Amino acid sequence: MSTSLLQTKLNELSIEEPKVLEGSFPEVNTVDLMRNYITQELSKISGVDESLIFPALEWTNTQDRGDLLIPVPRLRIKGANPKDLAKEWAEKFPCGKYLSKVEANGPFVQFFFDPTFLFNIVLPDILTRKEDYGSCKLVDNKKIIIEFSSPNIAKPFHAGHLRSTIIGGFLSNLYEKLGWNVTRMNYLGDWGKQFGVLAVGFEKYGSEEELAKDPVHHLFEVYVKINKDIENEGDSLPLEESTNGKAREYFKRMENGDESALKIWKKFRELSIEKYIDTYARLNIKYDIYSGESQVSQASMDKAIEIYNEKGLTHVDKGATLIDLTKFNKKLGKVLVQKSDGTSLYLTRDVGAAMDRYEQYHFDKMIYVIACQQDLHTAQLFEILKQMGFAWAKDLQHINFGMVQGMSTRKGTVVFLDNILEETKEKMHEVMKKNEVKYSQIENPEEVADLIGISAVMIQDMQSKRINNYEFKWERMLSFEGDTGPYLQYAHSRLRSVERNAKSIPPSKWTNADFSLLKEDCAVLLVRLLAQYPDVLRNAIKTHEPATVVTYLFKLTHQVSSCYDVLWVAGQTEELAAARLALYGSARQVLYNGMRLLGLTPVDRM
Ligand SMILES: NC(=[NH2+])NCCC[C@H](N)C(=O)O
Repeated sequence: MSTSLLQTKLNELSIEEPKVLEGSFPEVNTVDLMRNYITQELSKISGVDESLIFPALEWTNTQDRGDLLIPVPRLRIKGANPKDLAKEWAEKFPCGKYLSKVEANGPFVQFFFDPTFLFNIVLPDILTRKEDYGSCKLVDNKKIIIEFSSPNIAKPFHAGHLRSTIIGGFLSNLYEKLGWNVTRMNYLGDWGKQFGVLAVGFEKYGSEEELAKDPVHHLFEVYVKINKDIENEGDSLPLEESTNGKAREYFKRMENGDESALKIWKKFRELSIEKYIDTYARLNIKYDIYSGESQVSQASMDKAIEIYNEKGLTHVDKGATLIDLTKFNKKLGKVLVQKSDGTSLYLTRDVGAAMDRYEQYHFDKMIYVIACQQDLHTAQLFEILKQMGFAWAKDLQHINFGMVQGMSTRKGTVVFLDNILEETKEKMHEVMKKNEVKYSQIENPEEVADLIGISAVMIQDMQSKRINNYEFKWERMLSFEGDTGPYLQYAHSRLRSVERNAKSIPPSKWTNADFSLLKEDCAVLLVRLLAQYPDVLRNAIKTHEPATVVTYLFKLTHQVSSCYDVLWVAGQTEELAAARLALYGSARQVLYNGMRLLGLTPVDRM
């Protein structure tokens, strides 16, 4: 709702709008509107400054404690007993049309939003803004780079890459929704000695045809075979004749920019990217940039060495160049920044890459979504950039996550995201077939199985705090009951079916329904949850936890399901049916928005 729309709506209801406080977005967030109202009125009663009250308003853990509360001690009023103050203020507080109840509970004052107000403001807001509900322009003209997934060409796509993909995809959507200009970046592992190995392997085992058909798998096959050869050779051959020696030679030519050596590598890279694009699309992810270790400019890496020397950061030990980071932080240790043969390293390339990116994008913030196994690497990288004197080093953030145990497919190895997604789809399809009646009604079972399977994998991943490890459990994950991805999909498709069954009352009639007909407790609890959604996103961008959104969606779907027994649509008067449809339709929209934000494709039937 634009400001004017909100004002019109408030005028219609003869309600005065409270002053808009800094950091609040009442036109797109009803909870903010409430914060402004409560702050203004509480300031009048208590004499406490608005700037202290506004940030002290907290969410409640459970709805029986109201929608917002204020712990009186947070206002630091000298000499007064918080419990007495809470009681006094609660008694005096003017509820107006905004609130239904203000209660003291020990040192807390608990505020309950007025249901009529919520029905009249929140439902039309959701129904008119639709997919936009929840979004907010928190920042103006700010750029963020989010680097995520970043698999290695010719090597397996492991669980760490999967988690990075899922979490990074979510964070990108979230930042975008909250007004940031987001650049999604994939930093491929596409450089290093192993590409010499791969090139030599391709001469021996490669097939152009296979490469064109399925580059990701074929390169992996070649890589496995040639590595077997290396293992079998051991030290039996003189270096020049050995596979290892040839590979090293090859990679040296690549590093020196030899066109003929680079040609085949380029092809590996390009074909792999083509394939990645399709696979990521299944997860609703589209990258703005496929960068990679190979793309780091030599100029930046040279420049980095120059700065190290200038700042006296390095020392040389047995021909290798090191930085002793313990001077700045004991835990960071000493790191190698240049090998004796002068070839670049993973860390050096990361330093150069960050410099290149700043140069090119002038980002306001950059996030790296990488497994916690690389906590040390990332901390070293950030410290080095800071010591080099880059002011933007403070704008870098590592979003990490724990491990996944037991993720393997039927064939054993996970080669690429495709394998995981294919296997999930097959398993989901089997689960669906067990319910013959329902299964026969689905027009496109394969597609539905794919989407629900993907939801299963993604929700399992985003359900608890990022840092927790979890075990990949097929049965649990694919279940339609309990808090799973399929359950969310089921909840969405059921809401769709409520809409389908009431075709005679189209959405155009919902917005202007008579909301005074919504009286039941379950309806009130539901609209209170719907009002929270914009705040949930704002909280999530602070925690960078997808679980913040997932937990909310489960609360929401549970509340919807407890409405079904009470709030019938079929067989009701048109007025009542329209009001209830507005409520269900709004819940459906918010569920849809939340699922999309997480990266899922909500299904209409299943
Ligand atoms: N800027 C970075 N280092 N990003 C993470 C890259 C992950 C790396 N390709 C790996 O698979 O381990």
